[in-house]
Amino acid sequence: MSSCFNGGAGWPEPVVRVQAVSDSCGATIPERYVKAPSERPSSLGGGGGLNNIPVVDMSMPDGEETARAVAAACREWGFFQAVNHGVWRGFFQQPMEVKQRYGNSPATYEGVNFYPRCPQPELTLGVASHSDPGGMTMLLVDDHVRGLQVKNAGHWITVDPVLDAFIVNIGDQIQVLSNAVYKSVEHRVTVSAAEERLSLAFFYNPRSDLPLAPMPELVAPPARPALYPPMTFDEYREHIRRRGLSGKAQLQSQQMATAICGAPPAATASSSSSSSASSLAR
Ligand SMILES: O=C(O)CCC(=O)C(=O)O
Ligand SMILES: [Fe+2]
Repeated sequence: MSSCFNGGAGWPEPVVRVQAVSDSCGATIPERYVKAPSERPSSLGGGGGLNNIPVVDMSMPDGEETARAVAAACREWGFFQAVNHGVWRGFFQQPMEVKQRYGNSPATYEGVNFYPRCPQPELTLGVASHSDPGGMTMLLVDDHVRGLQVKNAGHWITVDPVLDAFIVNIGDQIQVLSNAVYKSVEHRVTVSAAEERLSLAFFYNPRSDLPLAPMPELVAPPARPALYPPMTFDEYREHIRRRGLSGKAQLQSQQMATAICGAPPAATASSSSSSSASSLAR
């Protein structure tokens, strides 16, 4: 039975991916993929009237207005959909050596997520709740299959993908750099009995050997103390990796917080119970 699954604690994410549920699995999914009731897709649904993350038009003539919209989205949601971004046009106009440099950059990591149809989507998740550990993620998703859910004010909001948009989200390292002004927000992926889904993720990560800490201009004690100690991305990933290899990756949540800082954060801005930079809060 378990041979229909190859989902494991996939690196680089401290998440469990259920991405190889083949149709041959029959009508039920293996026990180990059945989530606790509180983690199932139906939990915490139906946010107060909100039904999508912000959409930001990157082609607005007033660059300041665009910057304000992006900043507000990063503060309030940690997520936005960028439309009219011109990324491909700009990219393909670059000289070949620039394009190659992008492609070979160690700072980018590309991941393809495939979510097959699942016979019992209400019991499991394609990707368990997590925040992205790196700097920033850009996602390209199938615009007619939903699945990505973002936590906002304690509710799971299902993202309604806009055609040709990039879904952009803040990772833990930008939360650290911004001293938690910008949020690395929990998200997860549901699966469907009717449709398979594909997404392409580009992870933009910082250099892994330089200590990252809140930017000095965003630290002003006592009102705004530095919320995170300096830590390299390598060190940060090591904490996550060690936790993952303990075979409890699916129980990441509070345990991850404990693994990183010794105790669950007493009071963080979000109601997050998952791995995130908030777990580094002093
Ligand atoms: O497939 C998606 O929409 C999101 C995947 C994701 O969260 C990730 O790869 O980190
Ligand atoms: Fe993610």
